[in-house]
Amino acid sequence: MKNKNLPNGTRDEFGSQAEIKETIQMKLLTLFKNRGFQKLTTPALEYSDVFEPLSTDNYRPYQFLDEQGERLVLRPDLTLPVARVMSTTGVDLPVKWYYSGDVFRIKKRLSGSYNQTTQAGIEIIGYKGLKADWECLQVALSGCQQLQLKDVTVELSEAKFVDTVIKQLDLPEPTKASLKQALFDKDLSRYQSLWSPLVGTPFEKFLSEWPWLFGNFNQVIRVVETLPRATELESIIQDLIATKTFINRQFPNYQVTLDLSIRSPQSYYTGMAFRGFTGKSADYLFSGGRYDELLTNFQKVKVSAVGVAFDVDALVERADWPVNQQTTLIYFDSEQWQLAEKKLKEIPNSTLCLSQSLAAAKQLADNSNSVLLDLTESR
Ligand SMILES: N[C@@H](Cc1c[nH]c[nH+]1)C(=O)O
Repeated sequence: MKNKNLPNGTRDEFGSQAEIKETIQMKLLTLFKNRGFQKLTTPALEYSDVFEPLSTDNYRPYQFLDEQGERLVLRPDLTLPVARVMSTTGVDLPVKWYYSGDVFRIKKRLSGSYNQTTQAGIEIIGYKGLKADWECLQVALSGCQQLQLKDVTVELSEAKFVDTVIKQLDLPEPTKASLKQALFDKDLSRYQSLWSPLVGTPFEKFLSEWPWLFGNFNQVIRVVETLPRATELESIIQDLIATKTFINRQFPNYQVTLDLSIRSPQSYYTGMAFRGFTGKSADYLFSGGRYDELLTNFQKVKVSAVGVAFDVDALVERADWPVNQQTTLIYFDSEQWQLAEKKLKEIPNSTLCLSQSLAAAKQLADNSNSVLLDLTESR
């Protein structure tokens, strides 16, 4: 074999890390199942059309051609396949799905992040109201609680907010588009020059602070409240405030922040979006949001939907669990297999020692810091 290296951004997983990952995944899947969600599995390979609504700003998909020359991709997202399933299978609505699997995203070289990562998530399809968004938050934060994560911050955002504000501004359409771009890119000098014609209007205070409109929830809302009243904006603010109150009531130990100056975490979100962080790390633990238009890409009827997915690898990194518990090695003669089997059941964290001699078993026990139980001794 010529090339024993792994492709860029991939890795092997083994030992305690792999075990922690399995435990975390199992805990999450049990949580989803116990709340009445149904399992959905989709293939890792899909036609690239399925992912058309996905913006490729941050990552690109792996692409192939099938034998008919159709473009295939390794799925870069697990929500879009759910939308495809909904449009092709005629499943009755409403429905609550759960899933876990790997997503493949070619990230920028030297970004230090992996291109194959594991997600576990839920999608709630067919409910319009805030209750479905809150169920996603409840599940996400219960998951964090079960994994004993402390210091969790939920960052709320709203996909419609930026367009709702920009729509109200008395600026030419091309300037509005450039203003939005400059805001997202945090290109401050360009941003300032683009909104300068509105100095002296009721929008001045808000526009002067918009690029910094993230962080403390109440402070951000106070700035938003300086904007001229508009019904659409009112309902966005009311929903955000109600959601913050919900999280504070259900999870008093977790923080809630608000970011109204970012690009929506996914191009297909149409409403509230939420991400969970812990400590100072910039990697999120979970990410989700409402996507009421996505299914119209696959079918004519509009269907309301909201979901959230954990980044299982990020959870593994944060998990502060004891590893390397001491194991017991059970050494036995092959005729003693039944007795060995009995001991294996009785002794927690034990494993059969398959060495052919006691000397080899002793060495293995020394090397692996295990206790040796020698069943041949009593014969
Ligand atoms: N698929 C989204 C997360 C999500 C699940 N449901 C809704 N959003 C992501 O990978 O960021």
